[in-house]
Amino acid sequence: MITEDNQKIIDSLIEQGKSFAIWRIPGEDAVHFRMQSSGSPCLIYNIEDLNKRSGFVIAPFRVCKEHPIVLIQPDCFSLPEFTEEKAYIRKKKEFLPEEIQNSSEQNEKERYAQCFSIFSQTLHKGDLDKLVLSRNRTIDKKDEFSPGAMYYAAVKRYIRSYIYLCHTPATGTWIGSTPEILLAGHNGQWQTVALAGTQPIQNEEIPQKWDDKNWREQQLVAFYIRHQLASLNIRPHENGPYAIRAGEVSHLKSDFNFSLPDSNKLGNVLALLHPTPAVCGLPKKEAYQFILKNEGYDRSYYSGFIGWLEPQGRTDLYVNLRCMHIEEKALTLYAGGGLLASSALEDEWQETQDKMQTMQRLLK
Ligand SMILES: C=C(O[C@@H]1C=C(C(=O)O)C=C[C@H]1O)C(=O)O
Repeated sequence: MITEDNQKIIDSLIEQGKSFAIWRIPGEDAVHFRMQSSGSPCLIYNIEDLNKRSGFVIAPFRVCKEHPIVLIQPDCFSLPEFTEEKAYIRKKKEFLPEEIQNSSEQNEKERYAQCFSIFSQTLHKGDLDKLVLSRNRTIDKKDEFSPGAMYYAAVKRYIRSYIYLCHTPATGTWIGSTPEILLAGHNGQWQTVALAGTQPIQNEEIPQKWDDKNWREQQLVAFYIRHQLASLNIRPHENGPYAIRAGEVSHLKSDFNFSLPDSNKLGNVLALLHPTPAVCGLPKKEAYQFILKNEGYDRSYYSGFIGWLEPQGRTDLYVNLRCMHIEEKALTLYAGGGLLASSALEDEWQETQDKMQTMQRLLK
Protein backbone atom coordinates (compact mmCIF):
# COMPACT_ATOMS: atom_id res chain seq x y z
CA MET A 1 0.00 0.00 0.00
CA ILE A 2 1.36 3.43 -0.83
CA THR A 3 2.48 5.68 2.01
CA GLU A 4 0.13 8.52 1.04
CA ASP A 5 -2.93 6.34 1.62
CA ASN A 6 -1.43 5.16 4.93
CA GLN A 7 -1.00 8.78 6.03
CA LYS A 8 -4.67 9.46 5.38
CA ILE A 9 -5.69 6.31 7.25
CA ILE A 10 -3.61 7.32 10.28
CA ASP A 11 -5.12 10.83 10.23
CA SER A 12 -8.61 9.44 9.99
CA LEU A 13 -8.07 6.96 12.86
CA ILE A 14 -7.07 9.93 15.03
CA GLU A 15 -10.16 11.84 13.90
CA GLN A 16 -12.29 8.85 14.84
CA GLY A 17 -10.69 8.71 18.31
CA LYS A 18 -9.39 5.16 17.86
CA SER A 19 -6.84 3.63 20.22
CA PHE A 20 -3.85 2.59 18.16
CA ALA A 21 -0.08 2.75 17.80
CA ILE A 22 2.23 2.55 14.82
CA TRP A 23 5.99 2.21 15.24
CA ARG A 24 9.28 1.38 13.54
CA ILE A 25 12.27 -0.10 15.37
CA PRO A 26 15.75 1.33 14.60
CA GLY A 27 17.54 -0.56 11.84
CA GLU A 28 14.37 -2.33 10.69
CA ASP A 29 12.12 -1.65 7.70
CA ALA A 30 8.93 -3.16 9.08
CA VAL A 31 6.26 -0.86 10.39
CA HIS A 32 4.21 -2.33 13.24
CA PHE A 33 0.57 -1.40 13.73
CA ARG A 34 -1.77 -2.38 16.59
CA MET A 35 -5.29 -1.11 17.29
CA GLN A 36 -7.84 -1.87 19.98
CA SER A 37 -11.22 -1.55 18.29
CA SER A 38 -13.39 -3.03 21.06
CA GLY A 39 -13.57 -1.71 24.62
CA SER A 40 -11.20 0.90 26.03
CA PRO A 41 -7.47 0.64 26.69
CA CYS A 42 -6.60 -0.42 30.21
CA LEU A 43 -5.66 2.39 32.63
CA ILE A 44 -2.94 1.45 35.13
CA TYR A 45 -1.76 3.45 38.13
CA ASN A 46 1.31 1.47 39.23
CA ILE A 47 4.22 0.52 37.02
CA GLU A 48 4.47 -2.85 38.82
CA ASP A 49 0.94 -3.65 37.62
CA LEU A 50 2.44 -4.08 34.15
CA ASN A 51 3.67 -7.50 35.35
CA LYS A 52 2.38 -10.27 33.04
CA ARG A 53 0.65 -7.69 30.81
CA SER A 54 0.94 -7.44 27.02
CA GLY A 55 0.13 -4.56 24.74
CA PHE A 56 1.28 -1.13 23.64
CA VAL A 57 2.26 0.90 26.70
CA ILE A 58 2.11 4.69 27.01
CA ALA A 59 3.51 5.64 30.43
CA PRO A 60 3.97 9.21 31.73
CA PHE A 61 6.93 10.68 33.62
CA ARG A 62 4.74 10.76 36.75
CA VAL A 63 1.83 8.36 36.98
CA CYS A 64 -1.25 10.18 38.30
CA LYS A 65 -5.03 10.45 37.76
CA GLU A 66 -4.60 12.88 34.85
CA HIS A 67 -1.82 10.81 33.26
CA PRO A 68 -2.34 7.10 33.85
CA ILE A 69 -0.31 4.37 32.20
CA VAL A 70 -2.37 3.41 29.18
CA LEU A 71 -2.21 -0.10 27.75
CA ILE A 72 -3.61 -0.70 24.26
CA GLN A 73 -4.68 -4.36 24.08
CA PRO A 74 -5.07 -4.84 20.35
CA ASP A 75 -7.55 -6.89 18.37
CA CYS A 76 -6.46 -5.47 15.02
CA PHE A 77 -2.92 -6.04 13.73
CA SER A 78 -2.74 -4.25 10.40
CA LEU A 79 -3.63 -0.80 9.12
CA PRO A 80 -7.28 -0.79 7.92
CA GLU A 81 -8.00 -0.18 4.24
CA PHE A 82 -8.29 3.40 3.04
CA THR A 83 -11.75 4.62 2.04
CA GLU A 84 -12.71 8.14 0.94
CA GLU A 85 -15.68 7.93 3.30
CA LYS A 86 -13.42 7.65 6.35
CA ALA A 87 -11.20 10.50 5.19
CA TYR A 88 -14.30 12.69 4.85
CA ILE A 89 -14.81 12.72 8.65
CA ARG A 90 -11.83 15.05 8.89
CA LYS A 91 -13.49 17.75 6.80
CA LYS A 92 -16.90 17.49 8.45
CA LYS A 93 -15.73 17.90 12.03
CA GLU A 94 -16.21 21.31 13.57
CA PHE A 95 -13.61 22.65 15.92
CA LEU A 96 -14.34 24.78 18.94
CA PRO A 97 -12.28 27.95 19.15
CA GLU A 98 -9.41 27.46 21.53
CA GLU A 99 -6.87 29.88 23.02
CA ILE A 100 -3.35 28.78 22.27
CA GLN A 101 -0.59 30.21 24.34
CA ASN A 102 2.16 30.52 21.78
CA SER A 103 5.26 31.37 23.71
CA SER A 104 7.90 33.62 22.19
CA GLU A 105 11.46 32.32 22.24
CA GLN A 106 12.43 35.23 24.48
CA ASN A 107 9.84 34.26 27.11
CA GLU A 108 10.77 30.61 26.84
CA LYS A 109 14.41 31.42 27.43
CA GLU A 110 13.64 33.63 30.41
CA ARG A 111 11.58 30.90 32.01
CA TYR A 112 14.27 28.34 31.27
CA ALA A 113 16.95 30.63 32.76
CA GLN A 114 14.94 31.04 35.99
CA CYS A 115 14.63 27.28 36.40
CA PHE A 116 18.26 26.78 35.45
CA SER A 117 19.30 29.09 38.25
CA ILE A 118 17.19 27.20 40.84
CA PHE A 119 18.47 23.82 39.60
CA SER A 120 22.09 25.06 39.54
CA GLN A 121 21.96 26.40 43.09
CA THR A 122 20.93 22.99 44.38
CA LEU A 123 23.65 21.26 42.36
CA HIS A 124 26.28 23.72 43.63
CA LYS A 125 25.22 23.08 47.22
CA GLY A 126 26.01 19.43 46.53
CA ASP A 127 22.54 18.25 47.59
CA LEU A 128 22.14 16.40 44.28
CA ASP A 129 24.66 15.07 41.73
CA LYS A 130 22.57 15.47 38.58
CA LEU A 131 19.22 17.01 37.61
CA VAL A 132 17.47 16.96 34.25
CA LEU A 133 15.80 20.25 33.37
CA SER A 134 13.26 20.17 30.55
CA ARG A 135 10.77 22.52 28.92
CA ASN A 136 8.03 22.54 26.33
CA ARG A 137 6.98 24.81 23.47
CA THR A 138 3.46 25.13 22.08
CA ILE A 139 2.92 26.28 18.53
CA ASP A 140 -0.15 26.67 16.29
CA LYS A 141 -1.23 23.65 14.33
CA LYS A 142 -1.76 24.53 10.68
CA ASP A 143 -4.98 23.23 9.10
CA GLU A 144 -3.07 21.18 6.59
CA PHE A 145 -0.93 19.46 9.26
CA SER A 146 -1.03 15.69 8.86
CA PRO A 147 0.20 13.51 11.77
CA GLY A 148 0.40 10.56 9.37
CA ALA A 149 2.63 12.49 6.95
CA MET A 150 4.84 13.55 9.85
CA TYR A 151 5.16 9.96 11.04
CA TYR A 152 6.38 8.80 7.61
CA ALA A 153 8.73 11.80 7.32
CA ALA A 154 10.28 10.81 10.68
CA VAL A 155 10.59 7.15 9.60
CA LYS A 156 12.44 8.26 6.48
CA ARG A 157 14.70 10.80 8.14
CA TYR A 158 15.63 9.12 11.44
CA ILE A 159 16.73 5.62 10.57
CA ARG A 160 18.61 5.09 13.84
CA SER A 161 15.75 6.04 16.16
CA TYR A 162 12.55 4.41 17.33
CA ILE A 163 9.69 6.21 15.58
CA TYR A 164 6.17 6.01 16.90
CA LEU A 165 2.78 7.63 16.68
CA CYS A 166 -0.03 6.68 19.03
CA HIS A 167 -3.48 7.86 19.92
CA THR A 168 -5.87 6.95 22.72
CA PRO A 169 -8.73 9.00 24.20
CA ALA A 170 -6.84 9.07 27.54
CA THR A 171 -3.49 10.31 26.19
CA GLY A 172 -4.41 12.16 23.01
CA THR A 173 -1.99 11.92 20.08
CA TRP A 174 1.78 11.61 20.57
CA ILE A 175 4.57 11.25 18.04
CA GLY A 176 8.29 10.86 18.65
CA SER A 177 11.72 9.84 17.46
CA THR A 178 13.70 8.47 20.39
CA PRO A 179 17.18 6.92 20.54
CA GLU A 180 16.85 5.54 24.08
CA ILE A 181 15.83 1.97 24.96
CA LEU A 182 14.37 1.60 28.42
CA LEU A 183 13.91 -2.17 28.24
CA ALA A 184 13.96 -4.46 25.23
CA GLY A 185 14.28 -8.18 24.76
CA HIS A 186 13.08 -11.57 23.69
CA ASN A 187 13.93 -15.22 24.34
CA GLY A 188 15.18 -14.40 27.83
CA GLN A 189 17.82 -11.93 26.55
CA TRP A 190 17.27 -8.34 27.69
CA GLN A 191 18.82 -4.97 27.08
CA THR A 192 18.83 -1.50 28.52
CA VAL A 193 21.13 1.46 27.85
CA ALA A 194 22.82 4.35 29.62
CA LEU A 195 22.41 7.24 27.19
CA ALA A 196 23.52 10.75 28.12
CA GLY A 197 25.83 13.57 27.11
CA THR A 198 24.93 15.55 24.02
CA GLN A 199 26.76 17.34 21.22
CA PRO A 200 25.48 18.48 17.84
CA ILE A 201 26.50 16.48 14.77
CA GLN A 202 29.40 18.33 13.15
CA ASN A 203 29.63 18.26 9.33
CA GLU A 204 27.67 15.00 9.26
CA GLU A 205 30.24 13.42 11.63
CA ILE A 206 29.77 12.07 15.14
CA PRO A 207 32.09 14.13 17.40
CA GLN A 208 35.05 12.18 18.75
CA LYS A 209 35.95 14.54 21.63
CA TRP A 210 33.71 14.66 24.67
CA ASP A 211 34.36 16.89 27.68
CA ASP A 212 34.39 15.80 31.33
CA LYS A 213 30.88 17.09 31.95
CA ASN A 214 29.40 14.85 29.22
CA TRP A 215 31.39 11.78 30.34
CA ARG A 216 30.33 12.29 33.93
CA GLU A 217 26.68 12.75 32.98
CA GLN A 218 26.74 9.43 31.13
CA GLN A 219 28.72 7.67 33.88
CA LEU A 220 26.09 8.65 36.44
CA VAL A 221 23.41 6.96 34.32
CA ALA A 222 25.59 3.85 33.86
CA PHE A 223 26.29 3.74 37.61
CA TYR A 224 22.58 3.93 38.36
CA ILE A 225 21.69 1.13 35.92
CA ARG A 226 24.42 -1.16 37.33
CA HIS A 227 23.14 -0.43 40.83
CA GLN A 228 19.45 -0.99 40.02
CA LEU A 229 20.13 -4.24 38.16
CA ALA A 230 22.38 -5.44 41.01
CA SER A 231 19.45 -5.03 43.40
CA LEU A 232 17.73 -7.77 41.31
CA ASN A 233 20.94 -9.87 41.43
CA ILE A 234 21.53 -9.14 37.76
CA ARG A 235 25.14 -8.79 36.62
CA PRO A 236 24.84 -7.42 33.08
CA HIS A 237 27.36 -7.66 30.29
CA GLU A 238 28.36 -4.06 29.57
CA ASN A 239 29.57 -2.54 26.31
CA GLY A 240 30.65 1.11 25.94
CA PRO A 241 30.46 4.01 26.35
CA TYR A 242 30.67 4.93 22.68
CA ALA A 243 29.27 7.86 20.69
CA ILE A 244 26.10 7.43 18.61
CA ARG A 245 24.06 9.62 16.30
CA ALA A 246 20.41 10.49 16.96
CA GLY A 247 19.10 12.84 14.29
CA GLU A 248 21.25 15.97 14.31
CA VAL A 249 22.71 15.33 17.79
CA SER A 250 24.95 12.65 19.22
CA HIS A 251 25.16 11.00 22.63
CA LEU A 252 27.36 8.70 24.68
CA LYS A 253 25.88 5.25 25.12
CA SER A 254 26.58 2.04 27.04
CA ASP A 255 24.66 -1.18 26.37
CA PHE A 256 23.69 -3.50 29.20
CA ASN A 257 22.76 -7.05 28.21
CA PHE A 258 21.40 -9.55 30.70
CA SER A 259 19.08 -12.49 31.16
CA LEU A 260 16.01 -12.33 33.35
CA PRO A 261 14.99 -15.31 35.44
CA ASP A 262 11.31 -14.33 35.31
CA SER A 263 9.88 -12.35 32.42
CA ASN A 264 6.54 -12.17 34.25
CA LYS A 265 8.00 -9.44 36.42
CA LEU A 266 8.84 -6.86 33.75
CA GLY A 267 6.72 -4.31 35.65
CA ASN A 268 9.08 -4.61 38.62
CA VAL A 269 12.12 -4.12 36.38
CA LEU A 270 10.51 -1.09 34.73
CA ALA A 271 9.64 0.44 38.11
CA LEU A 272 13.26 0.01 39.12
CA LEU A 273 14.63 1.63 35.95
CA HIS A 274 12.14 4.46 35.37
CA PRO A 275 12.90 7.34 35.60
CA THR A 276 16.61 6.91 34.91
CA PRO A 277 19.04 9.79 35.56
CA ALA A 278 18.97 10.39 31.77
CA VAL A 279 15.59 12.09 32.31
CA CYS A 280 15.45 12.65 36.08
CA GLY A 281 18.62 12.80 38.19
CA LEU A 282 20.62 11.37 41.07
CA PRO A 283 19.82 10.45 43.78
CA LYS A 284 16.64 9.32 42.05
CA LYS A 285 13.93 10.04 44.65
CA GLU A 286 15.28 13.45 45.64
CA ALA A 287 15.81 14.48 42.01
CA TYR A 288 12.29 13.32 41.10
CA GLN A 289 10.68 15.36 43.90
CA PHE A 290 12.86 18.36 43.07
CA ILE A 291 11.78 18.30 39.41
CA LEU A 292 8.09 17.99 40.26
CA LYS A 293 8.39 20.97 42.60
CA ASN A 294 10.65 23.27 40.58
CA GLU A 295 10.43 22.56 36.85
CA GLY A 296 7.29 24.66 36.55
CA TYR A 297 5.28 22.63 34.04
CA ASP A 298 3.72 19.21 33.59
CA ARG A 299 5.87 16.76 31.59
CA SER A 300 2.82 14.59 30.92
CA TYR A 301 3.96 11.64 28.72
CA TYR A 302 7.30 13.24 27.77
CA SER A 303 10.19 11.37 29.46
CA GLY A 304 7.86 8.51 30.35
CA PHE A 305 8.14 5.34 28.26
CA ILE A 306 6.32 3.92 25.28
CA GLY A 307 6.32 0.77 23.20
CA TRP A 308 5.35 -2.83 22.84
CA LEU A 309 5.33 -5.05 25.93
CA GLU A 310 5.07 -8.83 25.60
CA PRO A 311 6.74 -10.86 28.35
CA GLN A 312 6.52 -14.15 26.43
CA GLY A 313 7.33 -12.58 23.05
CA ARG A 314 9.31 -9.51 22.10
CA THR A 315 9.38 -6.28 24.12
CA ASP A 316 10.59 -2.90 22.82
CA LEU A 317 10.09 -0.09 25.32
CA TYR A 318 11.73 3.30 24.74
CA VAL A 319 12.08 6.49 26.76
CA ASN A 320 9.64 9.01 25.29
CA LEU A 321 12.06 11.68 24.05
CA ARG A 322 12.14 14.07 21.05
CA CYS A 323 8.35 13.88 21.09
CA MET A 324 5.36 16.07 20.33
CA HIS A 325 1.80 16.16 21.64
CA ILE A 326 -0.72 16.81 18.86
CA GLU A 327 -3.97 18.54 19.79
CA GLU A 328 -6.86 20.00 17.78
CA LYS A 329 -5.27 23.40 17.35
CA ALA A 330 -1.83 23.13 18.87
CA LEU A 331 1.40 21.16 18.81
CA THR A 332 3.57 20.90 21.92
CA LEU A 333 7.24 19.96 21.65
CA TYR A 334 9.38 18.78 24.58
CA ALA A 335 13.11 18.62 25.31
CA GLY A 336 15.47 18.53 28.26
CA GLY A 337 19.04 17.92 29.26
CA GLY A 338 21.07 16.78 32.21
CA LEU A 339 22.59 19.45 34.47
CA LEU A 340 25.65 19.07 36.72
CA ALA A 341 27.10 21.77 38.97
CA SER A 342 29.48 22.65 36.11
CA SER A 343 26.71 23.23 33.52
CA ALA A 344 26.52 26.55 31.65
CA LEU A 345 23.16 28.18 30.85
CA GLU A 346 23.82 28.99 27.17
CA ASP A 347 25.09 25.48 26.36
CA GLU A 348 22.17 23.79 28.07
CA TRP A 349 19.59 26.07 26.45
CA GLN A 350 21.10 25.39 23.03
CA GLU A 351 21.03 21.64 23.73
CA THR A 352 17.28 21.75 24.34
CA GLN A 353 16.86 23.82 21.15
CA ASP A 354 18.79 21.20 19.14
CA LYS A 355 16.79 18.32 20.61
CA MET A 356 13.48 20.09 19.98
CA GLN A 357 14.44 20.49 16.34
CA THR A 358 14.22 16.69 15.90
CA MET A 359 10.44 17.04 15.55
CA GLN A 360 10.16 20.73 14.70
CA ARG A 361 12.24 20.51 11.53
CA LEU A 362 9.75 17.99 10.13
CA LEU A 363 7.06 20.69 10.26
CA LYS A 364 8.83 22.90 7.73
C1 LIG B 1 16.15 14.51 28.20
C2 LIG B 1 16.43 14.29 26.92
O1 LIG B 1 17.45 13.49 26.49
C3 LIG B 1 18.23 12.75 27.42
C4 LIG B 1 19.28 13.59 28.02
C5 LIG B 1 20.54 13.66 27.44
C6 LIG B 1 21.55 14.64 27.99
O2 LIG B 1 21.29 15.27 29.01
O3 LIG B 1 22.63 14.82 27.39
C7 LIG B 1 20.88 12.84 26.37
C8 LIG B 1 20.04 11.88 25.95
C9 LIG B 1 18.81 11.56 26.66
O4 LIG B 1 19.05 10.56 27.57
C10 LIG B 1 15.59 14.85 25.84
O5 LIG B 1 15.83 14.54 24.67
O6 LIG B 1 14.65 15.60 26.15
